Amino acid sequence: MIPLRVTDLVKRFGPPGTPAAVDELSFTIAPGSITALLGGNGAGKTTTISMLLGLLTPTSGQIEVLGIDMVRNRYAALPRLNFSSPYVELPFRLTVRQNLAVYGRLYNVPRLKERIDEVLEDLSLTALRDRPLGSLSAGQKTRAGLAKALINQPELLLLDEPTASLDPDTGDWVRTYLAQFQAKTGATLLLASHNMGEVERLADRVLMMRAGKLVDDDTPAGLIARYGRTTLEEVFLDIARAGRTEPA
Ligand SMILES: Nc1ncnc2c1ncn2[C@@H]1O[C@H](COP(=O)(O)OP(=O)(O)OP(=O)(O)O)[C@@H](O)[C@H]1O
Repeated sequence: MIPLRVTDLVKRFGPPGTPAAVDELSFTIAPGSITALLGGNGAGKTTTISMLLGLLTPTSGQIEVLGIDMVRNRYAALPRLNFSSPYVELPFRLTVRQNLAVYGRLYNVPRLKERIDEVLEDLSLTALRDRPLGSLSAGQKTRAGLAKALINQPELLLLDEPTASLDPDTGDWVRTYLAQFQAKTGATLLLASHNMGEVERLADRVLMMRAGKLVDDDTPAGLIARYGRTTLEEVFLDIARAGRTEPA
């Protein structure tokens, strides 16, 4: 089953005629792949992910998640996906364990107590389980956010900037964890990132966006070879600058 298929997706925040934040976007993601959604500030990554999660209604176009029409029937798809973003705060007065219990109930997770213990252990959070979320460091909060994202064992995991604001060591821990999680479960991952090293290491495919449109689509190595560069960062700059008129 195709985990994600996007067809002619458009999101326009202003009236008809204003530029679209996401403009005729189409792509399909293979099962068990790790795909990176890249683009400069304002390219449309977060708007795209918000539509994939059913948080924003598309102006037009189709989104199929695990074979389910996300626009018409998102409640059938939501239990099988999850997401994490450093920009979405979890309730900060609740402890780590209480947070996982709330989200676990929302997702109707079976054997919830055991599942919570499992993700706490997996993400090295057991010692922090009774601490209010608001008292955790940025790195610990990121791990708690990932625990929330994994509570329902999602088949499709969407990640917005999974290592933003983390020190290199914690960032590396999260990347290693995500790669192992994918290998162990066979889940499909889509991540938006500004960290090109992270994308080179984790992703087997890159979707490059600019001004709401898909402007390139290849493996990291394929992009580097095609642009005659040595790193993905250089390719990113080539693509971003090709369309630049002013900073977004
Ligand atoms: N709620 C909104 N109302 C109006 N315009 C919006 C809204 N959300 C996003 N936009 C606009 O849509 C465009 C795409 O924004 P989006 O946040 O999707 O980009 P992004 O690629 O995630 O950028 P960044 O890397 O800076 O997070 C931008 O021009 C932004 O100003």
